[in-house]
Formats: sequence, structure tokens, C-alpha cells
Amino acid sequence: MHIIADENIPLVQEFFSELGTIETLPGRSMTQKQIQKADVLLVRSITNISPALLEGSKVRFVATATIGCDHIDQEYLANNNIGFANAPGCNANSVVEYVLSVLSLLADQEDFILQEKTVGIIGAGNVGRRLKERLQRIGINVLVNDPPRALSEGTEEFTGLDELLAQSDIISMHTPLIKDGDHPTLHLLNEARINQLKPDTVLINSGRGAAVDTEALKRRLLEKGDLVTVLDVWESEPDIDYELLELVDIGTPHIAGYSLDGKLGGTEMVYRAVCEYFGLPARKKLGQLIPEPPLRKLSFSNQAHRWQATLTAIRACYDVRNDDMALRRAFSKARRQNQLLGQAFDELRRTYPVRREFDTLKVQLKTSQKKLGDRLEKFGFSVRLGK
Ligand SMILES: NC(=O)C1=CN([C@@H]2O[C@H](COP(=O)(O)OP(=O)(O)OC[C@H]3O[C@@H](n4cnc5c(N)ncnc54)[C@H](O)[C@@H]3O)[C@@H](O)[C@H]2O)C=CC1
Ligand SMILES: O=C(O)C(=O)[C@H](O)COP(=O)(O)O
Repeated sequence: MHIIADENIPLVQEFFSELGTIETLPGRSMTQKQIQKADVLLVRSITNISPALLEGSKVRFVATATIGCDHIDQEYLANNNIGFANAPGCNANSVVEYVLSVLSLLADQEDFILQEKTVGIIGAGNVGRRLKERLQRIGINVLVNDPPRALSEGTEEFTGLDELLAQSDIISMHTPLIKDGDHPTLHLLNEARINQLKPDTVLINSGRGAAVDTEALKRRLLEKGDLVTVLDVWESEPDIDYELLELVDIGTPHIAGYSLDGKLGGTEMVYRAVCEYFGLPARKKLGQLIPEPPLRKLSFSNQAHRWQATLTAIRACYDVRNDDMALRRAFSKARRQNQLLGQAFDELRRTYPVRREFDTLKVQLKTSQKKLGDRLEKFGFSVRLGK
């Protein structure tokens, strides 16, 4: 079996070498010619799986090591008897922790108490659902908008979009990109809805860039400048709107899901899918291959302030300011050197540093620090109480 894989799928050799020969290629520029001889194609979100790419190839199975599938022509795959799998939920926890890093940073910078805010979640699948649970555990009031789920499960747990926009202090978007059908998300936040947002609303988008109308958002930010905006995803990636980056408060290069745990989870899920499709035993397990986290333990003194200790633990695992700074630096360097911004965006993603999820960090506390321990557990850390 010949397997062609995006070079940005970690541990692809370790997982797949038993199954056949492996060739890795840059995902953004995969061509029809390059993939002619592949039986299996393993991609991430930057490769468009289209008739133009697959026509004439012998590909029998396509898998994307991502949650999102908007880059895949699934109808074409089904019509041509080509198997398909994605990696649902693989990096959902990573996105939740991205949002927690953002919220804790803003609460610290703008001096507000998270438990006094209402967070509106738009799109409550693997990511939105987990975010809701984590925020509620922390004691934050949450509203959820998800019309497809409201239709099938009843409206009780859900809030209409206009009501959510009116009532939320913080809005976090987690919808897939859907261009047609009954519940499209393309420009779900259009000019009218963006103008509906209350002054000082925090708007976070870590779903797909095109769920927000870039031009309309820019107009609101330029004319009123009264939103706090956090974008991880952008329209027309990797060639994102530089002017918009300059207007947002936090801007990152589509890395919310880039914890090592999330990325490797994606690799493992597509490995299992390939094995299942071809009737092969799946011998490799993520637990055998995932490295130890660089930071394994943390402890706090008895005097530690609860909120400061929580911030320290979050930042020890993931500090969103580093990704924001890296994007701004890479773009200003690329502009100075007349290089393409899209290349700088992709390069940051390709060379992303190791980031581990909160539960890989063991927080060792004294029995007398139980309240701090409870708080940290609610944020997702592993806590050990002892003498
Ligand atoms: N920034 C990043 O690194 C990452 C981004 N993502 C993006 O986040 C998206 C969501 O991920 P999951 O929660 O795992 O997907 P999912 O498929 O589990 O859930 C999506 C949810 O959105 C809801 N939805 C669909 N149309 C809607 C509409 N018009 N309004 C409100 N809700 C709607 C669906 O009913 C579903 O519950 C992915 O499709 C992907 O595009 C995912 C992982 C990482
Ligand atoms: O899983 C998804 O969906 C995502 O958005 C991924 O985090 C995107 O990562 P790449 O596939 O672009 O590396």
C-alpha cells in the first residue's frame, strides 16, 4: 500500500510504516501528478480534496487528521467509492484550552471576574459542548446556540442567535463552515449581526474564518472600535487580511487545535480508520508513542493567591500571547522583506512548538490547599493533594 501524507501530520511514520510505504508532501501544494500512485491519502485542512486532485488517481481511501471537513468533497468520494474518515473531536480539548487561555488573559488585563460574565457559545458539537461543560464547572453562565441540535433535541437547552448576541458579554464561535442547506454558517455573523453586538462584547472565533464577515467586522472595528476581538481563524487563509490583524486584540495563525495531544489524537484516529477500512489490525497506540510533557509538575506555596495560581498554571501550559506575538512579528518581518504573508502564516503552523494540554500537568498541593485544588481541577488540571 502506498500512503501519501501531509508533512504536518505528526508521527505518521511511527503509526503507518507497518502498513506500507509512506511519502510526505507539503499539504498546501499537493498536485494530481504527485498523488497518482497513492492508495491512501492522509491530509489536514489545507489540502482541498476535489475531483481536480483525485481524477485519474488510484486513491482508495482519504482521511483528514482534523475535525473540520469543509476542504473535502465528500459527495465525490462517495460517488467514486473512495473511503473517507475524519478525526471528530481529536483536538476539541485543545480548542477549549485556547479559549480558556484567552478568557483568563482578558479577565486579568481588563480586570473582570469571569464568573460575572455570560458566555454565548455558537455551535455546540465536540468543541462547543466541552467548552460549555468546562465553563459551567468554573461557575460561568453559558448560553448555547445550535439550531441543528435544537431541531433534533428540542429548544429547551438552546438560545436563539439574536437573543444570544444580545445577552452575551463574550461570544465564542465553534461552527463548521457550511455554505448551503437549512443552517448555513458562511457569514453567520454578517453586518447586521455584527452591528447588533453590545459595546465591549468579546468576540472569539476559533471555528472557521468565513463564519464571520471580515469586511463587516473591519467596518465595526474601524468605525466604533468598541469590541474586543480574538481571531484564530480567518477568511482566505493563509492570505489573511493584514488590516484586520492590526485591528484585533488577539490574532493567532489557526492553532487553537494545535496541542500535541490534539494533533497526535488526529493521527491515531485516522490510523485506526485506515486499518479498519482495509481490515488490518491496529497495533499502534497513542499511549506508546506520545512523549512526556516538557513540564510535568507544578506546586504552589500556602500563600499562593487562588486566581494568580490558576493563571500561572494556565500560562505554564499555554499562553495565547506567545502565538499572537509570533504572528505579528512574522508578518511585520515578511512585509519588511517583501515576502508573502501567506507563507509566513503557514510557516508558523508548520513549525509550531510543543504545547501540551492542561491535564498533562500534575499540580501537587498540600491538603490545606483543597480550595485551590478544586479550582484547578475545574479548569482541567490534574491535582494531587498530600502533606
Ligand atoms: N481553530 C482550530 O484549530 C480548530 C477549528 N475547528 C473548527 O471547529 C468546528 C467545530 O468543531 P466540532 O465542535 O468538533 O464540530 P462538530 O461537528 O462536532 O460540531 C459542530 C456543531 O455546530 C453546529 N452547527 C451547525 N450549523 C450551525 C449553525 N448554523 N449555527 C449554530 N450551530 C451550528 C452543529 O449542529 C454541531 O453541533 C470544526 O468544524 C472546525 O471547522 C476544529 C478544531 C480545531
Ligand atoms: O481540526 C480542525 O478542523 C482544524 O481546524 C485543525 O486544527 C486545522 O489544522 P490543519 O489541518 O490546518 O493543520
